[in-house]
Amino acid sequence: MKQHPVYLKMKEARLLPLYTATDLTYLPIVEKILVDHSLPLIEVTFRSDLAVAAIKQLSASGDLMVGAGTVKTKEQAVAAIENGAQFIVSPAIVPEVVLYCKEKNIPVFPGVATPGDLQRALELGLDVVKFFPADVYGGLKAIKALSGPYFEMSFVPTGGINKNNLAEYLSFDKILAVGGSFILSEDVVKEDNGEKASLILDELMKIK
Ligand SMILES: O=C(O)C(=O)C[C@H](O)[C@H](O)COP(=O)(O)O
Repeated sequence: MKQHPVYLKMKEARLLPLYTATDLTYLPIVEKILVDHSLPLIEVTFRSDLAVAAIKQLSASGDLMVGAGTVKTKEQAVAAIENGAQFIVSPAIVPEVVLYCKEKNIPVFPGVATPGDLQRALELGLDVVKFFPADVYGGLKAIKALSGPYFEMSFVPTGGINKNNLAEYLSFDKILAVGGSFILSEDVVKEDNGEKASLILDELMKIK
């Protein structure tokens, strides 16, 4: 996995915007903001009925690397990949999702929080996992402790990451990128057609 283009792009970007679409009309603004900030990747969550349509729309130009998040079933993974998703993120280890993605050579980042989870991830042949919910499960301190025995793993923490703690997370070399809704959200884009969202990203790009 660590040579896969998705991994390399995440390593370069260091920020993984997590986006839930309830209105597709904002997607061109979202795409423009990301491209303008040289942050050409996004995780679209299955937290709304528009996830597949949003993945398809955001993938169309080829300018963004689009992934699917909150993937809890193989059916969701199949629909996401068929519509352009290049990586899959789950809140937990869902074996049928992991096995399907591996078969398709699509990077998959299941959520882990404990040594037991990491052991299962290792046995499934994974070397990059999401750490979720990062703040509740001990934050950077927990990731450092888990990295002792699970030294082969890289982590993408999400859940409670924000502009004040992201630099601390990113300072640890086992952290590939941090993810979260704080990077770009529909609620903020809606406020003024993306101006505020763009300013938030200006600031985050300086911190990371
Ligand atoms: O939906 C998923 O698949 C998840 O894994 C959960 C998200 O990563 C976190 O809920 C993001 O948390 P916030 O950035 O604090 O909003």
